[in-house]
Amino acid sequence: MTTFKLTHHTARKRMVIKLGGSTLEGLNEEFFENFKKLQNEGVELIITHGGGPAINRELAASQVESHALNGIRVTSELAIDIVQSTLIGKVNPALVHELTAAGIMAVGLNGFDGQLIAADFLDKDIYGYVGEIKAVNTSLLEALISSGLVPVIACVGANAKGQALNINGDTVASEIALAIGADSLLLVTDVKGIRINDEFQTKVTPSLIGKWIEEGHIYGGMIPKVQGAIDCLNAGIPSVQIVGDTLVGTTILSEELVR
Ligand SMILES: Nc1ncnc2c1ncn2[C@@H]1O[C@H](COP(=O)(O)OP(=O)(O)O)[C@@H](O)[C@H]1O
Ligand SMILES: CC(=O)N[C@@H](CCC(=O)OP(=O)(O)O)C(=O)O
Repeated sequence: MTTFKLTHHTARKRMVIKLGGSTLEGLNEEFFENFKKLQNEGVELIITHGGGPAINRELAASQVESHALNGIRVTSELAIDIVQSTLIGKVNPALVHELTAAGIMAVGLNGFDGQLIAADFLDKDIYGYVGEIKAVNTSLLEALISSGLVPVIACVGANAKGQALNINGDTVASEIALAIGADSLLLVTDVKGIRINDEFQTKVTPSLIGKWIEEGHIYGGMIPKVQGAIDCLNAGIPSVQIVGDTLVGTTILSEELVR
């Protein structure tokens, strides 16, 4: 297995990093200092995050049921209020605090701020209050980045009527990477990349991923990650990785780049 080196990314200019809810609560100071190093090396950072476990806890505390379908939370009218308040009110400020403590000028945002993530219902009958992204306000992100600020984005979208919509964090990360023209997308989660038959994969292609989903080797929360990763790869983003908190993991490459 090859190890992911931070220096590998220093030539890259603009990087979208998604911190999964699964790993967020266990990240230490050293992890966040990596971001400061990257910024010092001239990398423009955009951070997005999820918060699945925190949402699960809050839903359970309020005895609100929810379940997942292909890694997407089916979100009822009661659940969306809890998703919104947890991601925007709790998870996002806690992450902004950690980044600030590491010397990063982090600015917390969600889809409502400056119409950052304009969304509409994905399919209300199937998923309830889950959003599909219609537009990303990239000029807001550009303005922040050019001032040396790091946007930290909670995965809540807003529709034209001001209804909050729940959007999977991996989907938000990949759509923002596409909209902003990122040079790399890094999805940080609680596993060291894609594992097949107990073996972590270093390099994989979209066709292998398709086969593994069909065979059930890739399931649940890994599905929106690989889908977002493939969308970014297909759109020409040169570096797309799914990694653990040591930043070691799986690189997703186009077919011709893998022997
Ligand atoms: N092939 C696979 N390799 C690794 N993890 C997988 C795979 N298929 C499904 N998973 C699951 O995906 C999880 C990561 O997704 P998720 O829990 O949604 O994390 P996050 O909160 O970081 O988005 C892993 O912990 C694992 O349970
Ligand atoms: C629609 C949908 O699935 N939304 C996710 C948003 C949070 C998220 O993506 O958190 P992770 O990073 O832990 O996966 C949810 O409700 O769990």
